[in-house]
Amino acid sequence: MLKLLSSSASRQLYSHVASPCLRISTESSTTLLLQALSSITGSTRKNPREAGFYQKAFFCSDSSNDGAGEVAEAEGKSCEPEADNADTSSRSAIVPTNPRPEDYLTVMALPLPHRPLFPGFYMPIHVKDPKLLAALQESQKRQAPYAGAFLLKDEPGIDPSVVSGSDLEKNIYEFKGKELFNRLHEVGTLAQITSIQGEQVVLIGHRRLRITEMVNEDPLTVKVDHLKDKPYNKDDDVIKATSFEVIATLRDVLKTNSLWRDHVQTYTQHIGDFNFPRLADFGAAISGANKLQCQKVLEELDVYKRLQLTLELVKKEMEISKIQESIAKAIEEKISGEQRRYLLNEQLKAIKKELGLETDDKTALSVKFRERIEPRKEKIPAQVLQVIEEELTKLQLLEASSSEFNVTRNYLDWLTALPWGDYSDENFDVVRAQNILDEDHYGLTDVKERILEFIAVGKLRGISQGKIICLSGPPGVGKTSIGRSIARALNRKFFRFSVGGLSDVAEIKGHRRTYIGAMPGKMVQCLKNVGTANPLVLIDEIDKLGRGHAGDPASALLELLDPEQNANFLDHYLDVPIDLSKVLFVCTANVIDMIPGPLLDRMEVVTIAGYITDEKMHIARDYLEKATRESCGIKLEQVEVTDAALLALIENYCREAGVRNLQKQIEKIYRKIALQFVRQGVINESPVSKVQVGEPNEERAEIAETSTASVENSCNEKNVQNFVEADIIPMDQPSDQIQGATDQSSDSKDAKEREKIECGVSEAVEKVLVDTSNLADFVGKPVFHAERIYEQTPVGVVMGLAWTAMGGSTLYVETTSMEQGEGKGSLHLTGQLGEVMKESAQIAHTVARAILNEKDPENPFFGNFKLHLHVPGGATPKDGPSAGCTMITSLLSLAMKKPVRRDLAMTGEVTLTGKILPIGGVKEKTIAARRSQVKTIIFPSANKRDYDELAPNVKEGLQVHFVDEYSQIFDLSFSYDHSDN
Ligand SMILES: Nc1ncnc2c1ncn2[C@@H]1O[C@H](COP(=O)(O)OP(=O)(O)OP(=O)(O)O)[C@@H](O)[C@H]1O
Repeated sequence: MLKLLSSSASRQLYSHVASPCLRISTESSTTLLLQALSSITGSTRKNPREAGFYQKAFFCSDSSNDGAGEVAEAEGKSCEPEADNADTSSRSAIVPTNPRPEDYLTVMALPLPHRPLFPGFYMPIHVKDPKLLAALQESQKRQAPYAGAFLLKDEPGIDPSVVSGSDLEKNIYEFKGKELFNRLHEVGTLAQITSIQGEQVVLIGHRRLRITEMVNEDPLTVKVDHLKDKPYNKDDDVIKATSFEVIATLRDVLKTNSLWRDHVQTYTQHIGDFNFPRLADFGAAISGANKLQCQKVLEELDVYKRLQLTLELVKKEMEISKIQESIAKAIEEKISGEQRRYLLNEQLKAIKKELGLETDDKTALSVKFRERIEPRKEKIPAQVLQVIEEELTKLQLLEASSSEFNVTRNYLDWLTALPWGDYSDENFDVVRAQNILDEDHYGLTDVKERILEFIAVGKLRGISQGKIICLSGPPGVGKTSIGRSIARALNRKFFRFSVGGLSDVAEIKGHRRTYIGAMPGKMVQCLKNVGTANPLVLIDEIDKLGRGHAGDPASALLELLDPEQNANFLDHYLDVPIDLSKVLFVCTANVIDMIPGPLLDRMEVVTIAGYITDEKMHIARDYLEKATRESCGIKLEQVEVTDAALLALIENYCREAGVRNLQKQIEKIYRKIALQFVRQGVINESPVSKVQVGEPNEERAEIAETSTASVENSCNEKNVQNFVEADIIPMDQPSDQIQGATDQSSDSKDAKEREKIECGVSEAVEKVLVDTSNLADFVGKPVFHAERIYEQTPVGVVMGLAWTAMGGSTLYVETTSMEQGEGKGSLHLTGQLGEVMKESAQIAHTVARAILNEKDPENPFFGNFKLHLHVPGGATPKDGPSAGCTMITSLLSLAMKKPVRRDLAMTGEVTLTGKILPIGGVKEKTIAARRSQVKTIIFPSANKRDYDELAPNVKEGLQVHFVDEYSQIFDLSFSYDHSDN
């Protein structure tokens, strides 16, 4: 067969080459078509037909009817059935040993699930039926490798679009015999079996067939007719035009669809020339049309109609291709947008750099850091300078996007931002300092004195350093604010940080640079913040320093504060020594006992005990009220808080040692007044504003007078004075003077008035008087329950004095008997007493028994009575030995059924032998006693010195007794004139 094919092919080839006329005759429409498509695919073959003939002979076989038609066409003949016959007859001169394709009139029927097979196209199919597969192999062996390929009809009632391709393939071999026969489309293709590998059978379409009848059921074998295209005139303009339109459309689609380009390439290489029918088949086969549309093209034997059908399909393809292109373009644009941006940015950077407008990141940073250190290069320690230089070099070598680069940049940022050797000029003017301290704080003489001493030493030495001042005292006594004043007095920058609850050493000493997000410690942050190397640093709440889980913060603070060590303070992050010796540290604490020993040891403690009522009055009047008034935008003339009201506020609302609560209450009063003014302003606004703007002066004065009078009337009832701003219309000025006054200042005041009216605040406002009668309207009912719960202490009750972190306070010791019986004497304790206080109560019981024995031997009270001793304020834990003398007195009072002296309070630890030992917090206790209207206080003799040091105003009006033995207390408590009590 091959031999025959070759000879036939070569014969045809040579005939073409040899005969020039024949070559001229190749200028047919077929050649034009081929050239058009070849130009689309970019084929470089000069004469594709030459190669095409070899391949045509090989692939499509010279026995093809279509092939014959092509040859006929190529030779300029009309494609008539006769031509086919002529060709057949010409070939019949060679006697074939194997049957030619047109001889196959009975073929095995292969069902195609997806698409029909077009002549000239390959199609691999999977044959799952073993019997059919065996029959195909057998026919291949018998050198008769042909079968009929027919498209399978859709199952009636089932939407083909919802059946998946694999399902279709699976079902296809379930049909057998008649059933399969009925499901096949009548028109199919004679297919050459080119290879069988496993289940895969590769078919090449040859010519159209039509089934006529079924011959065998399994494998399905059918009789077929070979179909020929209807004769057509190849010079027909309409056919030509249609085919050119098909080609033009294909060309457009091919431009965008690379898959199609491959198809055309393969087709032109392997199948050869195009003619009109082939062009139609080709277009339909490569289009994405559905199987029925393709089958329609296959069934169409009228070439013109077939071309039309194909044109429809490729046009549709064209539309799809356009949509596909736009989708692809949109997605591409989206993706490339980012890239473009990046590219443009890079270009911009490069251009800027080229023009010298901008240096790259690294250079810019280096320049920035160098500029920072340049002015103080001499002041920066050599070691630090060296580190900076090393890091700057490192920065240049690092990749800008690396994490190491960022670490180095941050490090340099900190290192160069510190105020190396920059000091604020310290002021050692003692008088000025005194003025500033007095300006900010009332009283606190000890503290101020200590600070002035410190400044004086600094003046003499030329430098103030080396001391850590610790201000201790209850909350709200001004520890923090005095720290701020000291900074102002010394002209140092102020920085405050609280170490309350601080448990991480890294907060003080910084993190090592190796950690992600590492930061320097508070001290380095402080220096960067204040910008000078000699600030005043206030370390707040040092007594509440946390107990560290990662290192001991107290030790880290020690390194920070200790004048011996802090000249070379090493922060973990900076890793270069920093000189903190010029920093003045001031610490604050509520209870100094809680400060770690080594730290306390380095501090100079200045105690602020709290304020007595008198001091609070001054603070409230001269400082708190003033500050609050300003912060609320109220003028001095607009409000009057009477002394009585202030006193009531202090005594009934704010009895704690500090003044923070007092400040809050004053703020409350002023806020309420501010609201009242604004409301009033809104009400008065319209009439007043009308009068004030643009009215003649006389009229204005008149109206102002009238408004004054009317307000006055209403105010008499409300205990609120009417007030008109003095600079506009003084209240006490006679009406005839008003004219002159207003004339003089009319111009400047007009502007002022307008401004006020614009702000919505009326000129005429009422002066608010805050008195004891209306105090509750501003601050509510007193929330403070008096410490003094007995006007006159009953039998068994004595007032003691205690010290707490909140300041001093009075406390009662109460004793009562529960049960009586021979030898039943015992003591039951309540009131959340600590161990020391419980022991103290036991001691008191013993001492009281001894004293009673001595004073009244017949009295068996302590032996026979079961006693209950209680210290009220049961919710507050109490401890300490200083209530010893109070407990004894309470027990004896009950035993003797005699109340103690009126307005007496006492404090002191007692030994078993009745000796009185000293106690702490004399000032706080004295202040607390005064708050509770105590007249007589008993202190241990050892505390006399402390008491004598107290300011006279604290001691004022108090009768104080200092005792060594309990017997003295006994006399003071019980030997009094009954008429006095
Ligand atoms: N002697 C005083 N003269 C004027 N104002 C004072 C005086 N004592 C305290 N103050 C004011 O009281 C307010 C509270 O003071 P500050 O905050 O300093 O108290 P503190 O002792 O630091 O309290 P804490 O222990 O709770 O921190 C501040 O507004 C302060 O100005």
